[in-house]
Amino acid sequence: AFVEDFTPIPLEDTNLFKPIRVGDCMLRNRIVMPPLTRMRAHYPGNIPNRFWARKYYDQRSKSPGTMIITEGAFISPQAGGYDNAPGVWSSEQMTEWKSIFKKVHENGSYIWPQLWALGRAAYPEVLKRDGLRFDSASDGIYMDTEMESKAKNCKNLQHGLTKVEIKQYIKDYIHAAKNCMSSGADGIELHAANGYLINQFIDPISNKRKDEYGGSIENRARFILEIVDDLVQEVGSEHVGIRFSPYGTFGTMSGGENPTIMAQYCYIIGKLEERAQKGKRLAYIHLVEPRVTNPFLTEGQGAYSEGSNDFIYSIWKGNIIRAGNFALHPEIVEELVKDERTLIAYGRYFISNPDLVTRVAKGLPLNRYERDKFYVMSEEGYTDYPTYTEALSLGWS
Ligand SMILES: COC(=O)/C=C(\C#N)c1ccc(F)cc1
Repeated sequence: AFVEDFTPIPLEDTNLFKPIRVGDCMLRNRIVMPPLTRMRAHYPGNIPNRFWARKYYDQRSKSPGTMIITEGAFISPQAGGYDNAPGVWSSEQMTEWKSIFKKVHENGSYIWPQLWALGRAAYPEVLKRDGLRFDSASDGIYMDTEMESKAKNCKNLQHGLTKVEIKQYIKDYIHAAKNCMSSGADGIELHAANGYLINQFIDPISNKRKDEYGGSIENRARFILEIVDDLVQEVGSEHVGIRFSPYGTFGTMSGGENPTIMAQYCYIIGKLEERAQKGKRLAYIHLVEPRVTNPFLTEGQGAYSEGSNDFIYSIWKGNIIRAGNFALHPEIVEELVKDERTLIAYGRYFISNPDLVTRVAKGLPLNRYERDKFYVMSEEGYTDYPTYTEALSLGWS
């Protein structure tokens, strides 16, 4: 069925359909498919789904010159902790990713894997089963009481990383990025959002460290900036993007209620712009909008209305991807893309509309999504959403 009480607006005559260069990619539109976890990877091995994943990414990359960021992919077993999310550390995983990347390129589109490390959002019992630690920035500051009791029951207490372990994570990010680039990816996105490991170092709510990785704005930025510097050294700044959710509360992050949290993001983004002005400009900075503080909430719920990401434009002078319930707000998109370096990510409605690019261009009705099929091991709710013409022939209205 189509989304009701929603008036689409054709955006094909706006900047949204003006070409833009991101890294080495000549995009023909500024619509981006953002990282969308779908929990369909094979266990064991965290291998992208051999039967469905290539079809899923093929369907969503048909409009040539479109940028796709993959679902989050673990950089190593220690960075994981969800059995049905994929990784990018092993040759079996990269075999599947190579066929996905090849298909997206055949469609004339581009694909950027998102490098993911869970930290305290992982399932401690899953890590325990595999002889792995339950990591975060600090000991014992659990995401919630449920996670705390799970960690205690399985005797895998949350562990604040040592400096040696921090260096190992940085090596794992490099290994993962090299795997992706040598497998044909167009670049990689560093996941620093949504309450996962890097976010756990950035946010004072989860980082109570007493060493040089905690205790001040500069120190909490150290981990992400060390990863960025080593990644840029290894794969080139034009092949690195980064995602932040400054207002996010998902994973028990501070969000906008903490009056000093924007100072933290100003500092990090300022240091990225300093690097950019010395010739190491990242391909883009990707931001989750305050309209979405928790991706599990339905559109309109949980928005933080007291702030915006606009301040970032006065610091960062490169490309900015903005994500957060834009499909239902074409009038806002029309305004935002008047800025020449803005791209718009459409998440949940790219799940349910394989031909989203065409629908946004023409102002066509959108397929509703089925949230209860977002994270299940089924082809239903993954590759079976119809294009607009297919929907009409199915009698959808
Ligand atoms: C991959 O990047 C993410 O931020 C992933 C999630 C979020 N938010 C996510 C979504 C659904 C799940 F079941 C687990 C994580």
